[in-house]
Amino acid sequence: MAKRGFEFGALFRLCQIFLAAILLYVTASLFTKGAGVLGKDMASCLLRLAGGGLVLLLLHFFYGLFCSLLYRQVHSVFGQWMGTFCLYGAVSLFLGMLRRIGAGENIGLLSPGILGNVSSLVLPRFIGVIGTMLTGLCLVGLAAFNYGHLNAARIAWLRERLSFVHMPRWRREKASQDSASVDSASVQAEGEAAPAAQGEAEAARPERSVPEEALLGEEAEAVEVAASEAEKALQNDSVGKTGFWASLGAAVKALFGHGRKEHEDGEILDEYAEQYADEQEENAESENYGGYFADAPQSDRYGREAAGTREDELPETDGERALAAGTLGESGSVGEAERVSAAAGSVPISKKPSVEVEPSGELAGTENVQFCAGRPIPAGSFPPPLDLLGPHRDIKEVIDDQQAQENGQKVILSLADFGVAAELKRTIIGPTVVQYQIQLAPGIKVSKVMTLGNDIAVALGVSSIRVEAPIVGTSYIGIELPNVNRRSVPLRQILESEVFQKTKLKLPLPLGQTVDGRILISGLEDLPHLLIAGTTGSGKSIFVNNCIVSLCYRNTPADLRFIMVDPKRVEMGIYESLPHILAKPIVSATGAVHALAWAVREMERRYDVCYQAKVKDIFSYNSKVLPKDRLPHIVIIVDELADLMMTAQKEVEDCIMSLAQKARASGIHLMLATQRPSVNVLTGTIKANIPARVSFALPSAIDSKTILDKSGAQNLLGKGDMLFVSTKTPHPLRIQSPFLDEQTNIRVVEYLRNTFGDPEYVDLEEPSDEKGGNSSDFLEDNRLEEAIKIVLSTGVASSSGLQRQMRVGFTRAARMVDTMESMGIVGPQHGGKPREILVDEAEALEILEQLRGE
Ligand SMILES: Nc1ncnc2c1ncn2[C@@H]1O[C@H](COP(=O)(O)OP(=O)(O)OP(=O)(O)O)[C@@H](O)[C@H]1O
Repeated sequence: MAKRGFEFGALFRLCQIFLAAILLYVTASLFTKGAGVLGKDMASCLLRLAGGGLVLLLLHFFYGLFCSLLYRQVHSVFGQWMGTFCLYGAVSLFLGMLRRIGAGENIGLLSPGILGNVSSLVLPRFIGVIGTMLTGLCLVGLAAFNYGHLNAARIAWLRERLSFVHMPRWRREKASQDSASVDSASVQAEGEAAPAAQGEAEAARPERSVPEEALLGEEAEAVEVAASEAEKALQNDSVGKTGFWASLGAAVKALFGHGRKEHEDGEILDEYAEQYADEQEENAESENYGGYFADAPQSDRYGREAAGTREDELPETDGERALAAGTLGESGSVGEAERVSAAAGSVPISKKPSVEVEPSGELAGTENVQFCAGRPIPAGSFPPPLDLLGPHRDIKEVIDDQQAQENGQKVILSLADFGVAAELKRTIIGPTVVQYQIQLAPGIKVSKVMTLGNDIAVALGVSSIRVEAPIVGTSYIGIELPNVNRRSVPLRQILESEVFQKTKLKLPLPLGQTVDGRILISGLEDLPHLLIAGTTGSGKSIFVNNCIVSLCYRNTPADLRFIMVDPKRVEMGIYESLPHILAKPIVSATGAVHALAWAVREMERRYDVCYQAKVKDIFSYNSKVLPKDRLPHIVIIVDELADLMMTAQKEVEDCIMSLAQKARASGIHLMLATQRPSVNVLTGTIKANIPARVSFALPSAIDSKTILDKSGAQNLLGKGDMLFVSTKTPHPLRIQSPFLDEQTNIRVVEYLRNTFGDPEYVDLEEPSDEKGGNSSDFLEDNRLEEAIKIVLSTGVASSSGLQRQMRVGFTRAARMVDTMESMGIVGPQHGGKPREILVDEAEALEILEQLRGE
C-alpha cells in the first residue's frame, strides 16, 4: 500500500511541477517579450480580461503550489484566498479609477480589466468618488483581516495604545465606568459602590501596565512561550465554518465595543460571555465536525457542560459546586453576600486569558477521537499532517467574570478570617485552575499564607488549593483554585501552535498550557534528561505518549531512535511497530539493564567518533558529515524506574550517571518515570544528574519534595495537572499537560510505519567478552558452578544477590540466573515473586555435568 501511495504522490508532484512551469511562463509573459508571440497574445488577452491585478492572483497560486511542493502547511487556505480576491478587487478598482482620469493608458500592467472597468464606472455614479474610495479601503481592510493581520487581538492592542493619546479626563471617566460595570448587579444595588469603583479604577491602571516580560520572568527563558496564541487562534478561526464570522464579529466588537455594553435597562452584560454563548449555539447547530463528534457533549449558555455529560469535568465537591454557581459556602449570609458583591465590583480582572489564551471554546476534552475511524491510514508526507491528531478545534476559555470575582473575594475573606489582610489584584483563568493574584498587606509574612493552604481549602470547600509565593516577576502571591469549567488541552493545539511550528528545537517536548494560557515546549536536548513522577492515574503515560508523538512529528527515524522500557508491559506495546524504535519495548529488568549498558557503550563510541572528527558534540558532527553518516539522537524512556532500581540499583545508577553526564555531546537522553518517588528510587545520584523534573499529582508533600525538592505536587488535581522544574526554571511551573487518546496515538504510529516502513531493530545484547564466557554457550562460564551452589544454599535465585556475593557485573549475574532457568534448576520469574528452586544441589551439578559433556 505504501508503494502505491508513493506512486500517486510522485504523479501528483509531477503535475504540480508542470503547473508551476506553466504559471511561470504566464507570469513571465506579462513582464517580458521573451515569451514569444504566444506569450504576447496571452498576456494582452489576460490583461484585457483580468487587468494588472492578475499578478496578485498568480503570485498567490505560486505560493500555494510551492507550499504544497515543499510540504509546508498553509494555514487558513480559504481565508487567504478571500484576502487575495479582496486585494484584487481593490487593485482593479484603483486601476479603473486611474484609467478614468487618463493615467497609465499605455502601460499594459496598469490595465483595470473587466472588473476594474465596470466597478470604476458604476460605483462613482451611485456612491460618488468618496464612496468608491471608501469601498476600496474597505476591501483592503477585509484583505488584511482575511490574511489575519487585522483581528480582535490586534485591534484591542491598537485601541489600548491609542487610548494613551485620548484626553486624560475622558479616560478617567471611562475607566471608572468600566470598573464600575464589572459587577453590574451588585454595584447598582449598592449606590455607594461607585466611588470605590472609581478608586479601584485608578488601581487598575498600573495593573494593566504590568509588563509581559515581568509575568514571564526568568522561567520564560527556559521554555518557548507563545504569547501570541490568540492571533494564531483567530487566524485559525478564519478557516473554520463558524470561526470566520465569529472572529469577524470579535474584530468588529473590539473596534467598536469596550468589552462590555450597556443595555437600555442599565443591565451590563459581559461581552465575552455573550460572544462565547453565541459561538456555543452556532457550534451546537453545526454538524459536530461532520459527525465525527456526534457524541461530544454540548454546553450550556455559559460554556459549562450540560448536566450528565462528562463527569470528569464537573465540580468535585460541594464547595466547588457552590463556587461554580457563585453562591456562598456554609458560612455565607445575606450580609456577607452583599459584602462580596460590593467588593467584587471594584476588583480588576485580567482579560488576558480571554484574549491571549486560545480564544477558543469549550472543548470536548478527553473522549476518543473517532476521526477517520475504521479507515486505513495511508502512507504520506513528513512531518505527518496535523489532521492525524483529530480535527482542529476552536477552544474558548470559559470565563465568567462575575463568578470569578466573587470567588476571588471569598478567598480574600477567608484570608481575613485567618488574620491575613490582602487585596485581590488580578484573576487569571487557566484550563485547570483559576489563579487569584493577591497582594499581602505590609508586614504580613508570605510563609503565613503558605501554611494556611489547607485551611483556606476547607473554608472554601474545594478539594485542594495551591499557593504560589511569590509569583515570579511580581510582588503578588498566587492562590490557585480548581477551575470548575476545567478543560483538557488537545495535543494538536500544542503542535499547531506558532511556538511549536516555529521552534528551532530539535527535540521539542510539548509540556502543555500554563495557568495563564501560555503554551510551553521545552527542548530535551537542553534539559537534557527528564525525571517524571506521579501517582497512578495522574497522567504520566499520556505525557510520555505526547512526548513520543511530538518528537516523531519533528524527526524521521534517521534522526531519532527510541529505546523503551515498559516493565508494566501494557503502556508501550503500541510502539512495537514505530519505525523510530531501536528494539522491541523491553519488559524485563535484565533487558533494561542490557539496554542501558548498550547505551553507555554507544555513548563511548560516539565520543570516539566526535573526537576523531574533532567536533565537540553530535550537533557539530551531524552538520559536518553526509546525511547518511549522521548519528540519530537516542531517547531512552523508562516507564517504571522503581522496578529497575529494585532489581539492579547499582548497575542502573552507574549507567544513568554515565549517560547523564555526557548526554549533550552524545545525543543520548533519558526520560525516567516512576509512580513511587521514594529516596530508594530517586536516589541522590540520579537526582544530582537529572535536574529537569516533572511531577504529576502525588500522595504526599514528602513525595513532592523527593522529586521537586519542594512541596506542592500533593495539591495537584490529577489528569495531566503537573509541575515542571529545570535548571532554568527552578521555581515550579504549573502546567496542564496535553491530552492524546489511545486511538489517535495508534493512528500516528500506523501512519509513520506506512511512511517509513517497519522498524529496524538493533541487537542491544552485550558483546561476548562481557558475557562471562563464550557468547554461544553460557554453560561454559567458569563461575556458573559457584553460582548454582550459592543459589541452592541460599534458596534465592536473584541476579542482584549473585552480583553482590560473587562480585560480578549485574549482566553476568543475570545471565547465570537465566542459564539456570534454561537448565531447569530454577523456575521462571513471575512478576516480583522470587524464583522457585526446582532441584537440589546434587541434581543441579549432575545436570550441569551432563550438559557440558554434550
Ligand atoms: N493531560 C491529560 N488531560 C486530560 N486527561 C488526562 C490527561 N492525562 C491523563 N488523563 C486522564 O487520566 C487517565 C490516566 O492517565 P495515565 O494513564 O497517563 O496515568 P498514569 O499516571 O500513567 O497511571 P499509571 O501509572 O497507573 O499508568 C487517562 O486515562 C485520562 O483519562
